[in-house]
Formats: sequence, structure tokens, C-alpha cells
Amino acid sequence: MLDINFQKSIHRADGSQFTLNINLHTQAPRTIIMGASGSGKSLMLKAIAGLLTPEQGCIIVNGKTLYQSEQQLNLSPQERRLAYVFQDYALFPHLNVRQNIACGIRHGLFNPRKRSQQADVEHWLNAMQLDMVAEQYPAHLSGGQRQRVALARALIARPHAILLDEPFSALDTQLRAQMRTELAAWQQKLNLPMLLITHDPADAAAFDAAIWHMDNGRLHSAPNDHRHA
Ligand SMILES: Nc1ncnc2c1ncn2[C@@H]1O[C@H](COP(=O)(O)OP(=O)(O)OP(=O)(O)O)[C@@H](O)[C@H]1O
Repeated sequence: MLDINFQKSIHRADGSQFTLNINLHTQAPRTIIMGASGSGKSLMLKAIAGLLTPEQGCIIVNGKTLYQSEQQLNLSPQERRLAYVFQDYALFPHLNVRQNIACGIRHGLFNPRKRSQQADVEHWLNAMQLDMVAEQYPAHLSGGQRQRVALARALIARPHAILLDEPFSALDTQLRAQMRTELAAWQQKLNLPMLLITHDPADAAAFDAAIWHMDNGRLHSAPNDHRHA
């Protein structure tokens, strides 16, 4: 499902350098990356999403090559078709729930007709139990509703995989447990590879996932974790 190896150095404002040296190979449908703050988890996810270009290497997700330095292949974020859910959900504050979800629909060559777009939006409003707040703006939503909007906006584009950066950090303990269950159910239903990064050991415990640890820009698989193969 994930076949990733690349290098990337980042120059910090203070003149120091941070190097990502990623080797991640797994057939597991769910992968969780744990690691301390500043260890490089978000940068790795950005490189997979196409928001940061490695110096060299190869990124293959679910059989599709997204980046291959030797062949000078580097798909744009849109071409990669990855759902990317951020820590703070990055919803548009001036757009209501329905409009935020509609923003996830891909534009371009394969843009669906307007009527089917609207049907997709109504489908996800209903599926994520957001019908009642369709006209509300993000500032007036609960944490769980905001997360569902972010998920709906990501999934409406029919992605090839889901990337999640600390998706539960804004939620209280009870809601975290509920949203973990909902996310796991959607991942399984849609049969999409999922890559989730987190600080929270409870996330690792809740999902039946292959666990990797990020340490200063390098990944290590958890010992005795049979789910990598
Ligand atoms: N845009 C940037 N410019 C320069 N350095 C950066 C940039 N983004 C991140 N870094 C540096 O790269 C390192 C890894 O950052 P990254 O955001 O990937 O960490 P992280 O593991 O996701 O941390 P957290 O869990 O706190 O979000 C950090 O030391 C940070 O200082």
C-alpha cells in the first residue's frame, strides 16, 4: 500500500538544518506514525501530499507512483488525489458547511456535471450527519462537526488514500473515541489506505494499524508488529 523512500533537507531560520530520511514500506491498510514534536511527521505528510518536493527518492501510494526522482516524475497535489485532513481542519471560515464540502470536488478535466456535484454534496452532508448544520459557518460548529466537515470535504473528491495530521487533537476525550470509531468505519467502507500521524498513544491503541515511530527525521517500525508485511 505504501512504498516510500526519500530524502529532504530543510533549512531552519536559525541556520540549522533538519533532514528527513524516510523509508516506509507496508501493505497494511492503516498506518500510524508516532513521534515527538518536531521529529518530522508533518513534513513527511506534506511530501507525500505533494506540498514539499524531496531531493531524491520515490513515493508510491496504493500502486500509484506520485514521485520518482530518477524519472523526473512529480505529480501535483491535485493529480495525487489524496485526502489530506489537517490538525485544525483548515475549513474556510466565510463559507458554510455545504459550501466547504463542495470545495472538495475536483475541478478540471474530469469535473463531474453540476447536478451530480450537488448530489455528492447532499450525500456527504447526510452521511456525516451534517444536514442540520448545512447552512452554518465553521465558527458555529462543534469540534466533532468541524472534523466531519473536513472529512466530507476530503472524501468527496474520491481520493486514492487518506492522510491525516493529528485529526483528533482539537477534540475532547469522549469525542476522540467516537471520531476514531467513525474514521475507522469510513476507511474500511471506502477501502482506502490511511496514513495517520499523532502524538497520542491512544490513537495507536485504538486502530488496528501498522505503527511506525519517527525520530529526528527517520522512521522505525514498531518491533514485532506483524501488520507491516
Ligand atoms: N517551513 C519550515 N521551515 C523551516 N523549518 C521547518 C519548517 N517546517 C518544519 N520545520 C522544521 O522541521 C522539523 C520537523 O517539523 P514537523 O512539523 O515535521 O514536525 P512534527 O513531527 O510534525 O511536529 P509536531 O508534532 O509538533 O507537529 C522541525 O524541527 C521544524 O523546526
